[in-house]
Order: sequence, then C-alpha cells, then structure tokens
Amino acid sequence: MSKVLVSDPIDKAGIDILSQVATVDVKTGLKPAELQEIIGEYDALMIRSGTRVTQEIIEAGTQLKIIGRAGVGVDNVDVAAATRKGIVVVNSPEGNTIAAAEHALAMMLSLSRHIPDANASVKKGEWDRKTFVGAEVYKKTLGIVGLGKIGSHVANVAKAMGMKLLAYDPFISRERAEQIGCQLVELDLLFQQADYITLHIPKTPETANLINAKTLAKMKPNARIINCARGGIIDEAALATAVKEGTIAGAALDVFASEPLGESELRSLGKEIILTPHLGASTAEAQVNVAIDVAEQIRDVLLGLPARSAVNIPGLGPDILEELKPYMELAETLGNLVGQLAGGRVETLNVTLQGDLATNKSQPLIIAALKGLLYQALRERVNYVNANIEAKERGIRVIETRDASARDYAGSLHLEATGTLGTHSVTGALLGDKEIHLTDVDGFPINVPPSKYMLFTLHRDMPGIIGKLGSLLGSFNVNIASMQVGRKIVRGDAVMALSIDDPLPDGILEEIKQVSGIRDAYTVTL
Ligand SMILES: NC(=O)C1=CN([C@@H]2O[C@H](COP(=O)(O)OP(=O)(O)OC[C@H]3O[C@@H](n4cnc5c(N)ncnc54)[C@H](O)[C@@H]3O)[C@@H](O)[C@H]2O)C=CC1
Ligand SMILES: O=C(O)C(=O)COP(=O)(O)O
Repeated sequence: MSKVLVSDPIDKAGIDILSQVATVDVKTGLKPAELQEIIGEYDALMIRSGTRVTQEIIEAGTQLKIIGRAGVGVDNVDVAAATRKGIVVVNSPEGNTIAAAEHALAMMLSLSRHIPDANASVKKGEWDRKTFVGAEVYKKTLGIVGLGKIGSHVANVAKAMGMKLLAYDPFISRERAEQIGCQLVELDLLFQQADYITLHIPKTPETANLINAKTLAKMKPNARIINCARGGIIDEAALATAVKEGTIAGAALDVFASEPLGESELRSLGKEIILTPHLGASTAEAQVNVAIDVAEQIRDVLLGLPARSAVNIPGLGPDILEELKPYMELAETLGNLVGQLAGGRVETLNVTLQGDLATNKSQPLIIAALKGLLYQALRERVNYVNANIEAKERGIRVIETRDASARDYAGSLHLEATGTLGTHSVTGALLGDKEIHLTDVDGFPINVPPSKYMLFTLHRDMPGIIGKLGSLLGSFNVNIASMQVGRKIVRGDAVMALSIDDPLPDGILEEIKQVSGIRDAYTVTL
C-alpha cells in the first residue's frame, strides 16, 4: 500500500479520501531535518504553506510521485527540482478563492474603520469614539494588482460597494478587465490614483519587492495597502517607514516575507497597521474544498491516473484533461509503438493532429506521445511531468503539424519517428470516443485495437505468406489472437499486424525475417 505524509494541518475530508488508497501519516510541525529524514518512506506529500519543500527534501524523497499543495501558492515548493525528478506538483487553484478574496475585503474595511483596535480598546474597558473615526470606501478608488481569480472576486464585491476600480495585470486583456468593471491601467498610474491598493499576484522575481520605498513615494497620503497574496511582494521595512512618516495612511498584511513573522517593526505600529497570521484561506469551507481537491488528485496519481491541476505539466488544466484524457492514452500508446518500431535512438518525432483533433491543444498530446516514446528507455521513470525535459536532453526534435482535412475518422493522431535505424509511422483513432484503434502502420491502412504483445511484418502480398507465418508461430507454441493485413495495391507491399497471447520466444523473430516474402518483422510490447 502507498504511504502519504501530511505535514501541515489538512481537513479530515482530505485524509478520508487518502485513506481509501494509502496509509496516511499526519505529522505537522516537522523541522526541515526531520522531514528530510523520513520523506524517503513516502509516495506522496500533502502540504499547505507551512512546509518548505526544498531541493534537499525532494532529493531525499526517493519514492515521491506527487506533492499536493492544499491551496494555491506553490512558492514554498521547489517545483523545478520536482519536475526534474518527475514528481507531479498539484494544487487547488479555486478551492480558497472566495476565502482569500473575503479576507482582503475584510482587511480593507477593518483598516478603514479601525475595527481591530476599536475592539481591543472596548475589551480593555475603554469607550473611545474619537480615536477611531474612519473613512468610507464608497466612491473611493481601489487599485487591484493582479486580476486573476481572487482579484476578480474582490473587484465584483468592491464594485457593489460603490468603489471605482483600477487594475494592473499585464496578462489579461482590456476587454476582460472591463467585463469585471475595472479600468486596466499602468502600475504607476494605479499607485498615483488609488485610495486602496490590494495585491493578488504570485510572488515571482518580477513581483518581489514591487512595493518599495520608491513605489510607496508615488502613492497618495491617504493610500492604504492590503496584501493577502504573498510575503516579499512588499518591502516590509520600507512600508513601516512610510506608515510612520505618513507617506501613506496604512496597511493590512496577511502574509510576510518570513513566516511565522518574527521580530518586526510592523508589530510596534498602531491602528494604521493590521496584521493577521496568514489567514486568507482559513475558512471551514475553503479548507474542505482544498483538502478534497488535492486529496483526490493524490489518490488519482497513486492509482496511476493523471492529476487535474498539475502545475508542472504544461497546458494541462482540468477542463482540457477531461476532454483530452482518452486522446492522451492514444498518444502514449502510439508513442510507445512507434518508438519500438523505430528501434535505436529516435532523433525526430513528427506529431500530426488530424481531423477534429487539429483544433485541439497539442501540448498534452505531445507530452503523452513522448512519454510513450521514452518508455522503452526509461520505464516508470518517465511520466507526464518529465517527458518533455527527458526528450530535450536526448536531443529528440518534435515537429507538430495539423491537418484538419484528414477525414477517415473524426479525429486521429499520426506519429512518425525518425531515428538511427530509419523512419516508421503509426496512426490511431478512438472508436466510440474511447476505444483505441490503430488505423495505419507505415502508410498501410489497418484497423486493429492494440494489444499487449504484437507482431508486425512488412511483406509482399502473395499467396502462402500468412500460412507460413501461422505454422512457424504454431511450431513455437505462439497463439495468435487476431491478425490483419493492410495493403495499398494487390500483390504489392503489405503490412501484417498480429496480436499474440504471449511474448515472442527468443530467436523466432530472426526466423520470421527468413520467411521468403517477409522483408522485415518487429515485435512490440505495449
Ligand atoms: N493569504 C492566503 O491565505 C492566500 C493567498 N493566495 C495568494 O493569492 C495570489 C493570487 O491567487 P489567485 O487569484 O488564485 O491566482 P491567479 O493565478 O488566478 O491570479 C494571479 C494573477 O496575477 C497576475 N500576475 C502575474 N504576474 C503579475 C505581475 N508581475 N504583475 C501583475 N499581475 C501579475 C496573473 O496574470 C493573474 O491574473 C497568489 O499569490 C496566491 O498564492 C491565495 C489563496 C490564499
Ligand atoms: O493557498 C494559498 O496560496 C495560501 O496562501 C493559503 O495558505 P495556507 O494553506 O492557509 O497555509
């Protein structure tokens, strides 16, 4: 049975799902060295933001197949190191969107009305109404940095509160921003005009210290900043200085450059600063959502199925996966088959998406085809995560073509592999949307479902060949399950595809190649 380590607090709903397929150990609060020592026993690791999954941890995780982040941000995981080792990294892109957006909005209103300090003052026995005079958000300008899932929900609610919305996000269109009711502007203009600035971007090299002494100086004296995204996007020392000196009016922070927050000047500031301990995703609802979302993906990967929200498999979102899953299986089977027909080292793989498939995303299919192609060389070490890297390292050139005019099947996939021993091609399609059929081998039309053990021959189409091959296989006690011949012209060249019940015994392939009329023969195990 597989073993899963859960190293941060995760809702029971997730643990229950994992327990169906694995032994689950919940060990929270581990020190890095403790985690490094035990990670080697585990097939999967489930975390939140509390566990740092460094390269050392990944190297020590020799059995790891998947790291599941029950939340959005994966900046605490060395994703590049995981990818190199073929470890899938998954997250829950939407499970805590509402929770994080509501926390940002709560922070904005709390900051405007001094709720945390007013509450503390009343609880101390005071009745001070003068100190806590606030500001309204109605008709004020909210600058949203990052108009993704959380930023968009903040925009919707803020609009309903009568705020004017500016947004900065270089990766979304003006039309999309306008649909959400935001005017897309340059960052400088947002800094200059906003009364409230809320951050909803990932921490990347581009966004690190985005809010610093220089950018703070551009803001209005009544500006208030809310950060429920990631620590390190704000230079905390510069922020503390700006608030103390009145360059801006205040800030509400849920996330910090280093967590838990240690000694910090921010702690010593008054009601202008609100601090929460990374609570954005901490609602009962969000924790159930993310736990189920990620536990299901860990379960699937441990059962050998693909994950729907893998962050290190390019172009493979849940909607795409749902649609393309059967075609990915087709691509993988064809990749494995053409790799074995080509033998030797493959240098170029031509991938042609035909018919209806031509309008689809190609990246997942190419990855699946490469996974199949590399299977003979790498066995279980190749997967959807590292297939691209492994192919690049082996110098395999991938050429993608689309041919919407091919109409034999609704959608089919054609792979052609050229290597040190020559060129071979296979085409396949799905029957009834899920049953894989080989429809062409080396340019000869056939129609057979692939089977575990197969034998292909290239021969002259002439009487007696099938009989000779049948008797030869019979004399070695090889049982033929099915057989089909594909030819282009009568008595020309032809291809024979046989499904056999067992692997071909050693030496027999050479004898088959000696049969007069047979030019070549290949065994394939799928
Ligand atoms: N405090 C908490 O507990 C939580 C924090 N988060 C954090 O919130 C952030 C946003 O999450 P989502 O909205 O779900 O992500 P998302 O991926 O839907 O949106 C992020 C947006 O940022 C934009 N972006 C990327 N680089 C940018 C740049 N340099 N400048 C401006 N925009 C840029 C992207 O185009 C995208 O639209 C993430 O950092 C996530 O980790 C998420 C959930 C809970
Ligand atoms: O989902 C995210 O990105 C978060 O920051 C939430 O973090 P958490 O799971 O609450 O430690």
